[in-house]
Amino acid sequence: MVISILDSKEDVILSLCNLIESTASESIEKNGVFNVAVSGGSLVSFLASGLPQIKSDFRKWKIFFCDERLVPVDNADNTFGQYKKQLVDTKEINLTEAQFVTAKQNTSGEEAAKDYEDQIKKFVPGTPLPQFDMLLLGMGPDGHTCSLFPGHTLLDEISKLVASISDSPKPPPNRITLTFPIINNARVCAFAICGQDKADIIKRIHIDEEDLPAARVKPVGKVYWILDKAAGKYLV
Ligand SMILES: O=C(O)[C@H](O)[C@@H](O)[C@H](O)[C@H](O)COP(=O)(O)O
Repeated sequence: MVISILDSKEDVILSLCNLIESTASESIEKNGVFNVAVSGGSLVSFLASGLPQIKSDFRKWKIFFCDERLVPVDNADNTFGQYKKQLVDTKEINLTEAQFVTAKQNTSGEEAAKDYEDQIKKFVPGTPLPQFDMLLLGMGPDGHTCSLFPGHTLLDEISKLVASISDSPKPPPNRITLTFPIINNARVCAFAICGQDKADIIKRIHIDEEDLPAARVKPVGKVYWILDKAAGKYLV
């Protein structure tokens, strides 16, 4: 585990995107592709501002979602819709919609989760489980990550790689999410966390060692916590 506490949000974005650049470069050199899964929330704007500054063959990226809200793509709550608006449509980097693996629309949560798991198994190599090159994660003030919330039964899901949730405490309620077996099979996991409102939960995880969902991200590879000093104030 590597924890970095940086002066500003801009420094967090720079550090995160430098890590993405190096991880993508290794993956593309080794396998010809970079299989990365992204989260929603503030990460979307972090990547929208940081990715145009890095050097990468974006055509070799295949982008999945750590979780996705089951609402129409044109709904502001849809994570793919936000990446399309902030990262694809701006044409600042050479990325197309087709490079995103999106959640099935107009179906049940269970069916969307099953379909997404099938897509991951189709595109992401690895035995016995698909292995993502990188997961880009956020964390809520309650310690959730992806759509894995404190106290939820999904925290103990071990057979499904993608599960549906219909009672997300963070709206909207209906989502699909990666589960810990596939999260913790990743080569690299990176959290980018900024702001005073995350300081308490960071302390609860890294000092008090509470068993919160984000604390359970312990991949076979490396995990990076990239914080600004507001979020990391209790760690310095
Ligand atoms: O789609 C989502 O809601 C995200 O995947 C979620 O897990 C997010 O990463 C956290 O809620 C942190 O969001 P913020 O960074 O916006 O606080």
